[in-house]
Amino acid sequence: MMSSSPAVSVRDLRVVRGGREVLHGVSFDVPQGSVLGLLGPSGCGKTTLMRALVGVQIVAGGTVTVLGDAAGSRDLRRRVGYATQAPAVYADLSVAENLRYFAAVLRAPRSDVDRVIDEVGLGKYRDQVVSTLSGGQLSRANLAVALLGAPELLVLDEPTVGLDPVLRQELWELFRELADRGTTLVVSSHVMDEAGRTDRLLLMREGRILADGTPEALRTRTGADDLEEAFLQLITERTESRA
Ligand SMILES: Nc1ncnc2c1ncn2[C@@H]1O[C@H](COP(=O)(O)OP(=O)(O)OP(=O)(O)O)[C@@H](O)[C@H]1O
Repeated sequence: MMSSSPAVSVRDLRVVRGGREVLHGVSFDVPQGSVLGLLGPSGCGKTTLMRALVGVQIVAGGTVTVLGDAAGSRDLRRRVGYATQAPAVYADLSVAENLRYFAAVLRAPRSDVDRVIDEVGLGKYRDQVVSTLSGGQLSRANLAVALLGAPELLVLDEPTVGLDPVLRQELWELFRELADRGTTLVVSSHVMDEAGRTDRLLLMREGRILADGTPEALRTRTGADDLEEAFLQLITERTESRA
Protein backbone atom coordinates (compact mmCIF):
# COMPACT_ATOMS: atom_id res chain seq x y z
CA MET A 1 0.00 0.00 0.00
CA MET A 2 1.51 3.32 -1.01
CA SER A 3 1.30 6.26 1.36
CA SER A 4 2.27 9.87 0.80
CA SER A 5 5.15 10.07 3.29
CA PRO A 6 8.16 8.01 2.21
CA ALA A 7 9.38 5.21 4.50
CA VAL A 8 12.97 6.33 3.89
CA SER A 9 14.22 9.76 2.95
CA VAL A 10 17.94 10.34 2.39
CA ARG A 11 19.31 13.80 1.65
CA ASP A 12 22.85 14.67 0.62
CA LEU A 13 24.34 11.78 2.57
CA ARG A 14 28.10 11.79 2.85
CA VAL A 15 30.11 9.06 4.55
CA VAL A 16 33.84 8.84 5.17
CA ARG A 17 35.41 5.42 5.80
CA GLY A 18 39.09 4.80 6.38
CA GLY A 19 39.81 8.51 5.78
CA ARG A 20 38.22 8.46 2.34
CA GLU A 21 34.79 9.77 1.32
CA VAL A 22 32.87 6.73 0.05
CA LEU A 23 29.38 8.28 -0.33
CA HIS A 24 29.44 11.69 -1.98
CA GLY A 25 26.07 13.34 -1.32
CA VAL A 26 23.44 10.68 -1.99
CA SER A 27 19.71 11.62 -2.02
CA PHE A 28 16.66 9.44 -2.63
CA ASP A 29 13.26 8.43 -1.17
CA VAL A 30 11.68 5.01 -0.75
CA PRO A 31 7.84 4.97 -0.79
CA GLN A 32 6.13 2.83 1.84
CA GLY A 33 5.21 -0.66 0.73
CA SER A 34 7.69 -0.75 -2.13
CA VAL A 35 10.82 -2.72 -2.99
CA LEU A 36 13.93 -0.67 -3.73
CA GLY A 37 16.81 -2.50 -5.39
CA LEU A 38 20.33 -1.26 -4.72
CA LEU A 39 22.67 -2.27 -7.48
CA GLY A 40 26.20 -1.52 -8.42
CA PRO A 41 29.68 -2.96 -8.61
CA SER A 42 31.55 -4.25 -5.60
CA GLY A 43 32.80 -1.39 -3.44
CA CYS A 44 30.36 1.25 -4.80
CA GLY A 45 28.89 1.85 -1.34
CA LYS A 46 25.78 -0.35 -1.10
CA THR A 47 26.61 -1.79 2.33
CA THR A 48 27.68 1.63 3.62
CA LEU A 49 24.34 3.09 2.53
CA MET A 50 22.42 0.26 4.19
CA ARG A 51 24.41 0.74 7.40
CA ALA A 52 23.40 4.41 7.33
CA LEU A 53 19.72 3.40 6.94
CA VAL A 54 19.84 1.21 10.04
CA GLY A 55 21.79 3.84 11.95
CA VAL A 56 25.07 1.99 12.58
CA GLN A 57 27.18 4.13 10.24
CA ILE A 58 28.79 7.39 11.35
CA VAL A 59 27.87 9.95 8.73
CA ALA A 60 29.89 12.98 7.69
CA GLY A 61 26.92 14.98 6.41
CA GLY A 62 23.31 14.93 5.27
CA THR A 63 20.19 13.40 6.79
CA VAL A 64 18.70 9.92 6.87
CA THR A 65 15.05 9.75 7.95
CA VAL A 66 13.46 6.35 8.50
CA LEU A 67 9.74 5.89 9.24
CA GLY A 68 9.62 9.54 10.29
CA ASP A 69 12.56 9.40 12.75
CA ALA A 70 16.30 9.96 12.42
CA ALA A 71 17.99 6.66 11.41
CA GLY A 72 19.26 4.75 14.44
CA SER A 73 16.71 6.28 16.87
CA ARG A 74 15.83 4.01 19.77
CA ASP A 75 12.19 3.82 18.69
CA LEU A 76 13.22 2.39 15.33
CA ARG A 77 15.02 -0.64 16.74
CA ARG A 78 12.06 -2.98 16.49
CA ARG A 79 10.60 -1.36 13.40
CA VAL A 80 13.62 -2.01 11.17
CA GLY A 81 15.03 -5.45 10.27
CA TYR A 82 18.58 -5.74 8.94
CA ALA A 83 20.26 -8.80 7.45
CA THR A 84 23.98 -8.30 6.89
CA GLN A 85 26.04 -10.23 4.36
CA ALA A 86 27.90 -11.99 7.16
CA PRO A 87 25.46 -14.33 8.94
CA ALA A 88 24.63 -13.18 12.45
CA VAL A 89 23.27 -16.55 13.63
CA TYR A 90 25.02 -18.77 16.20
CA ALA A 91 26.80 -21.74 14.61
CA ASP A 92 26.32 -24.09 17.57
CA LEU A 93 22.56 -23.59 17.88
CA SER A 94 19.86 -25.06 15.64
CA VAL A 95 17.82 -22.86 13.30
CA ALA A 96 14.82 -22.89 15.67
CA GLU A 97 16.99 -22.28 18.74
CA ASN A 98 18.58 -19.27 17.07
CA LEU A 99 15.21 -17.85 16.15
CA ARG A 100 13.76 -18.44 19.64
CA TYR A 101 16.77 -16.65 21.08
CA PHE A 102 16.53 -13.66 18.72
CA ALA A 103 12.73 -13.51 19.12
CA ALA A 104 13.27 -13.16 22.88
CA VAL A 105 15.94 -10.46 22.42
CA LEU A 106 13.73 -8.52 19.99
CA ARG A 107 10.61 -9.20 22.09
CA ALA A 108 8.92 -10.63 19.02
CA PRO A 109 6.03 -13.05 19.64
CA ARG A 110 7.12 -16.70 19.97
CA SER A 111 4.72 -17.61 17.18
CA ASP A 112 6.98 -15.62 14.85
CA VAL A 113 9.58 -18.39 15.00
CA ASP A 114 7.42 -20.84 13.04
CA ARG A 115 6.17 -18.11 10.70
CA VAL A 116 9.64 -16.92 9.64
CA ILE A 117 11.01 -20.47 9.32
CA ASP A 118 8.14 -21.18 6.98
CA GLU A 119 8.61 -17.91 5.04
CA VAL A 120 12.26 -18.68 4.23
CA GLY A 121 11.48 -22.34 3.47
CA LEU A 122 13.62 -23.88 6.23
CA GLY A 123 10.91 -26.10 7.76
CA LYS A 124 12.86 -29.30 7.07
CA TYR A 125 15.99 -27.91 8.69
CA ARG A 126 14.51 -26.22 11.73
CA ASP A 127 16.27 -28.56 14.19
CA GLN A 128 19.56 -28.72 12.30
CA VAL A 129 22.60 -27.08 13.91
CA VAL A 130 23.57 -23.98 11.94
CA SER A 131 27.22 -25.07 11.47
CA THR A 132 25.98 -28.00 9.36
CA LEU A 133 23.74 -25.96 7.01
CA SER A 134 24.62 -25.34 3.37
CA GLY A 135 25.57 -21.79 2.33
CA GLY A 136 22.11 -21.09 0.92
CA GLN A 137 20.38 -22.51 4.01
CA LEU A 138 22.62 -20.39 6.22
CA SER A 139 21.77 -17.19 4.37
CA ARG A 140 18.06 -18.04 4.64
CA ALA A 141 18.45 -18.61 8.41
CA ASN A 142 20.10 -15.18 8.59
CA LEU A 143 17.24 -13.63 6.63
CA ALA A 144 14.70 -15.30 8.96
CA VAL A 145 16.14 -13.36 11.91
CA ALA A 146 15.51 -10.06 10.10
CA LEU A 147 11.85 -11.06 9.55
CA LEU A 148 11.17 -11.57 13.28
CA GLY A 149 8.76 -9.02 14.72
CA ALA A 150 7.44 -8.18 11.22
CA PRO A 151 9.46 -4.95 10.88
CA GLU A 152 8.03 -2.12 8.78
CA LEU A 153 11.35 -1.62 6.97
CA LEU A 154 13.58 -4.50 5.91
CA VAL A 155 17.15 -3.75 4.87
CA LEU A 156 18.64 -6.83 3.23
CA ASP A 157 22.26 -6.92 2.10
CA GLU A 158 22.55 -9.39 -0.77
CA PRO A 159 20.03 -11.87 0.66
CA THR A 160 20.09 -14.15 -2.36
CA VAL A 161 23.85 -14.72 -2.63
CA GLY A 162 24.62 -18.42 -3.02
CA LEU A 163 21.02 -19.42 -3.71
CA ASP A 164 19.93 -21.39 -6.74
CA PRO A 165 17.49 -19.78 -9.21
CA VAL A 166 14.43 -21.53 -7.74
CA LEU A 167 15.16 -20.35 -4.22
CA ARG A 168 15.99 -16.87 -5.48
CA GLN A 169 12.64 -16.69 -7.20
CA GLU A 170 10.87 -17.90 -4.05
CA LEU A 171 12.57 -15.24 -1.97
CA TRP A 172 11.67 -12.50 -4.43
CA GLU A 173 8.06 -13.71 -4.28
CA LEU A 174 8.26 -13.42 -0.51
CA PHE A 175 9.66 -9.86 -0.80
CA ARG A 176 6.76 -8.94 -3.09
CA GLU A 177 4.20 -10.43 -0.68
CA LEU A 178 5.74 -8.48 2.20
CA ALA A 179 5.62 -5.25 0.18
CA ASP A 180 1.99 -5.92 -0.77
CA ARG A 181 1.25 -6.14 2.97
CA GLY A 182 2.85 -2.70 3.47
CA THR A 183 6.46 -3.57 4.38
CA THR A 184 9.13 -1.43 2.73
CA LEU A 185 12.19 -3.31 1.48
CA VAL A 186 15.66 -2.13 0.51
CA VAL A 187 17.49 -5.03 -1.10
CA SER A 188 21.01 -5.00 -2.51
CA SER A 189 22.14 -7.36 -5.22
CA HIS A 190 24.88 -7.97 -7.73
CA VAL A 191 22.50 -9.84 -9.99
CA MET A 192 20.89 -7.79 -12.73
CA ASP A 193 18.07 -10.25 -13.43
CA GLU A 194 16.84 -9.61 -9.89
CA ALA A 195 16.70 -5.89 -10.58
CA GLY A 196 13.66 -6.32 -12.82
CA ARG A 197 11.66 -7.57 -9.84
CA THR A 198 11.97 -4.31 -7.90
CA ASP A 199 9.63 -1.29 -7.95
CA ARG A 200 12.54 1.11 -8.12
CA LEU A 201 16.23 0.76 -8.74
CA LEU A 202 19.13 2.80 -7.49
CA LEU A 203 22.12 2.15 -9.68
CA MET A 204 25.25 3.16 -7.81
CA ARG A 205 28.81 3.64 -8.86
CA GLU A 206 31.76 4.91 -6.86
CA GLY A 207 29.65 6.37 -4.06
CA ARG A 208 27.18 8.17 -6.32
CA ILE A 209 23.73 7.41 -7.71
CA LEU A 210 24.01 6.84 -11.41
CA ALA A 211 20.28 6.36 -11.96
CA ASP A 212 17.10 6.19 -9.87
CA GLY A 213 13.88 4.97 -11.46
CA THR A 214 11.68 2.02 -12.31
CA PRO A 215 13.36 -0.85 -14.19
CA GLU A 216 11.11 0.01 -17.14
CA ALA A 217 12.11 3.70 -17.11
CA LEU A 218 15.78 2.75 -17.06
CA ARG A 219 15.34 0.46 -20.05
CA THR A 220 13.44 3.18 -21.92
CA ARG A 221 15.93 5.90 -21.03
CA THR A 222 18.87 3.88 -22.32
CA GLY A 223 17.06 2.03 -25.10
CA ALA A 224 18.62 -1.17 -23.73
CA ASP A 225 16.89 -4.55 -23.81
CA ASP A 226 18.13 -5.74 -20.47
CA LEU A 227 19.18 -3.98 -17.30
CA GLU A 228 22.79 -5.11 -17.49
CA GLU A 229 23.09 -3.37 -20.83
CA ALA A 230 21.24 -0.31 -19.48
CA PHE A 231 23.67 -0.10 -16.58
CA LEU A 232 26.72 -0.33 -18.84
CA GLN A 233 25.25 2.32 -21.11
CA LEU A 234 24.71 4.71 -18.20
CA ILE A 235 28.31 4.21 -17.11
CA THR A 236 29.52 5.01 -20.63
CA GLU A 237 27.28 8.12 -20.82
CA ARG A 238 28.57 9.36 -17.48
CA THR A 239 32.20 8.70 -18.39
CA GLU A 240 31.81 10.48 -21.72
CA SER A 241 30.08 13.49 -20.14
CA ARG A 242 33.01 13.83 -17.73
CA ALA A 243 35.61 13.59 -20.47
N1 LIG B 1 35.72 -0.52 7.51
C1 LIG B 1 36.13 0.15 6.43
N2 LIG B 1 37.23 0.95 6.48
C2 LIG B 1 37.64 1.63 5.40
N3 LIG B 1 37.03 1.60 4.22
C3 LIG B 1 35.96 0.81 4.11
C4 LIG B 1 35.44 0.05 5.20
N4 LIG B 1 34.37 -0.63 4.77
C5 LIG B 1 34.19 -0.31 3.47
N5 LIG B 1 35.15 0.55 3.07
C6 LIG B 1 35.27 1.13 1.72
O1 LIG B 1 34.08 1.83 1.44
C7 LIG B 1 33.71 1.66 0.06
C8 LIG B 1 32.28 1.15 -0.03
O2 LIG B 1 32.22 -0.16 0.53
P1 LIG B 1 30.86 -0.97 0.66
O3 LIG B 1 31.14 -2.18 1.51
O4 LIG B 1 29.79 -0.05 1.10
O5 LIG B 1 30.61 -1.40 -0.85
P2 LIG B 1 29.56 -2.43 -1.47
O6 LIG B 1 28.97 -1.75 -2.65
O7 LIG B 1 28.62 -2.90 -0.42
O8 LIG B 1 30.50 -3.62 -1.95
P3 LIG B 1 30.16 -5.22 -2.09
O9 LIG B 1 29.15 -5.33 -3.18
O10 LIG B 1 31.49 -5.78 -2.48
O11 LIG B 1 29.69 -5.68 -0.75
C9 LIG B 1 34.74 0.72 -0.55
O12 LIG B 1 35.67 1.48 -1.25
C10 LIG B 1 35.39 0.06 0.66
O13 LIG B 1 36.74 -0.24 0.38
